[in-house]
Amino acid sequence: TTTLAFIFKEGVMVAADSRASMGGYISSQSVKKIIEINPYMLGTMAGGAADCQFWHRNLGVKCRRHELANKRRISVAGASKLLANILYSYRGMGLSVGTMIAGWDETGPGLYYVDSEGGRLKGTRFSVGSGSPYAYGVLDNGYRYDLSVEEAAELARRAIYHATFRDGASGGVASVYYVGPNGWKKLSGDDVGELHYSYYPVTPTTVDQEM
Ligand SMILES: C#CCCCC(=O)N[C@@H](Cc1ccccc1)C(=O)N[C@@H](CC(C)C)B(O)O
Repeated sequence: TTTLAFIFKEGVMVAADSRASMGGYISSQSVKKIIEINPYMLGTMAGGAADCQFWHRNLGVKCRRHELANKRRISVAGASKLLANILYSYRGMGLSVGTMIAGWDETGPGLYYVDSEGGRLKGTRFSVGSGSPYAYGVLDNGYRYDLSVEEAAELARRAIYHATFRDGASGGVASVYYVGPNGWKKLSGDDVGELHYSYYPVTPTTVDQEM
């Protein structure tokens, strides 16, 4: 898996691939790794497929209960704390979850990294999953706080693409979501095979040089 998210002038950009694997076997090319917790908050999934799906659904229920009890949406900090605490309570029992909680609340754009070892970090730029070293290479090189939404989406897309090119556990479709003051919006979902040819158009000379 390769997932990433970063805060910039216009809000938060979130992106992920869609591959599930079991050793060298590719068990799925169509996993939704970006979870829509509520219209203003997204969660990303990396690690154990079942663990991520189960605990993100559990988080969604907890967030909805919070809204009903408090008549207001839960903050990004609050949602990430709920997830971190429940994962910590299962520490040492073999869960494998590496996730980011991204959203827009009263404090503006928010981004947290949370994992099943009990880690919880507030930050402005993360990449999580087996392809994250490759994604960081592209992301850290292209990141600027004052990117436009289009430039930020393209940076996120490229970072996922290059990670799927080099990481065998990443692939399928590169999905990109933007979270702004009015909530999240899915910007794109491109098969990385097609993205490849948009970055490396085939020309007569390419044919000779293509590996
Ligand atoms: C048994 C088994 C594994 C079932 C599928 C399964 O969870 N694959 C995992 C990799 C993994 C993890 C832990 C034990 C083995 C295999 C996987 O593809 N994770 C991706 C994200 C999830 C949300 C799809 B990514 O992190 O690569």
